[in-house]
Amino acid sequence: MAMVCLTDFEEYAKEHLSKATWDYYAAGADECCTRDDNLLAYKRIRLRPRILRDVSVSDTRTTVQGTEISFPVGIAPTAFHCLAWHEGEVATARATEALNTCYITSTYSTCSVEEIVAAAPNGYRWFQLYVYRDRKLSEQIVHRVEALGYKALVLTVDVPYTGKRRNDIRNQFKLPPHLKVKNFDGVFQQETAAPEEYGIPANTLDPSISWKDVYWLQSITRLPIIIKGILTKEDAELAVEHGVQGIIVSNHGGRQLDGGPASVSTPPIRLVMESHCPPSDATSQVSQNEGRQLLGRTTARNTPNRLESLTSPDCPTADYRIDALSEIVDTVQGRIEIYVDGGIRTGSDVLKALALGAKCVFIGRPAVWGLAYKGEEGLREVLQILNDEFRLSMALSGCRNVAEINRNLIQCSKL
Ligand SMILES: Cc1cc2nc3c(=O)[nH]c(=O)nc-3n(C[C@H](O)[C@H](O)[C@H](O)COP(=O)(O)O)c2cc1C
Ligand SMILES: CCCCCCC(=O)C(=O)O
Repeated sequence: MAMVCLTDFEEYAKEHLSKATWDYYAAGADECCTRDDNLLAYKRIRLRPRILRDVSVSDTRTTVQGTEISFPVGIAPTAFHCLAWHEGEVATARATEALNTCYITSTYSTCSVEEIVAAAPNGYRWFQLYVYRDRKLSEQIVHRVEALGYKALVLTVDVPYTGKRRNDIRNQFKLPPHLKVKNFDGVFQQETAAPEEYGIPANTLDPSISWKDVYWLQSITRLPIIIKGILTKEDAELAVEHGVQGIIVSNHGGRQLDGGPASVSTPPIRLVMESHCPPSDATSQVSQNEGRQLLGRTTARNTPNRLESLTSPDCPTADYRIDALSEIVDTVQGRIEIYVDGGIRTGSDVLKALALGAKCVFIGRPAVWGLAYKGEEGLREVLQILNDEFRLSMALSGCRNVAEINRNLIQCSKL
């Protein structure tokens, strides 16, 4: 079967994984509004391609935290890769090493960090960390990954409690007995009397974590700290003030707070009829007006209609590009690097995220679909397809390298 796009891998995974595993990977919280909006959000964005710019050579390389990677797509931390493929995270590590990109290993990996590093010694990796009630446990794993050559810590902050994922509850999903959270082998497993989530004692994560834990983390490590799960400018500003080195704008693939924003999205807009214009004219009036505003050329034109943003009053209604990512990029103003995950499925999604100001994007579910297809080889294919699509989208929009990607490429369209 020829795999042409990431959706082909999704279909394969759905067909071949057990229902409980598929449901776990696919899950969103509650009614999955945010999960689904992550994808729709990219589809709403339209690009403004430039032409006649000699795109015979295009360079997809970029840097993250000062290290060069071959293209701006890394692997977001996802748990339990052995459910998708028997070699689990070892296969993930080999594929990302081969494609020279960044792999964020989940705390809940089913191979140990030592196995992962041994399998792909030259790979570029960050480690995703949850803060445990028992800080010693967190401290030990931080020192382990530091010694193993992990290059950054990704502190996930959107899971004080696990989101309510309905199918996981219906399926009573838990890690099968032959698989373990290998990094904590014998630690989590000892506490079997505690109530469990996914076969892991549910009370291990600390819901009381706060900004002071960022200082605590800084006191035990010299690695750069990247906060994953920020969605507002207020928290982005706090992150900068607390001296972290990066932010991943993320809603955890829509698995936590349902109803939170898509990580990249256009705010809902409504048409406000201000005077005599007949309703049949409304749509075209709106799109003309919208186009003008996006191009930054809005003047006091005597238009009978206007668009009203339904976002909070401090989000300027005149700029329809405001979304979680842009809000944060605008606030941070280049002081630290901003990354994004959630809903990236094509190379043009990558281009859109970069145009909105992300330095790099990360993919979650598509990575496990690739593993489910053919392990290391399957994930290499997923990454290669995204790389090829991104290169093509760059060329078709007139960008020869990532430095040429900017907000002028973005136009918004209504649903
Ligand atoms: C099956 C699954 C497991 C995940 N496990 C983790 C995890 O262990 N740690 C974490 O920080 N995020 C975890 N996430 C969230 C991802 O890092 C990422 O935010 C999300 O998957 C991005 O959306 P996408 O799947 O649409 O690409 C998980 C997501 C999925 C789908
Ligand atoms: C007990 C918490 C398990 C979390 C598993 C990994 C994760 O973040 C997910 O979204 O799933």
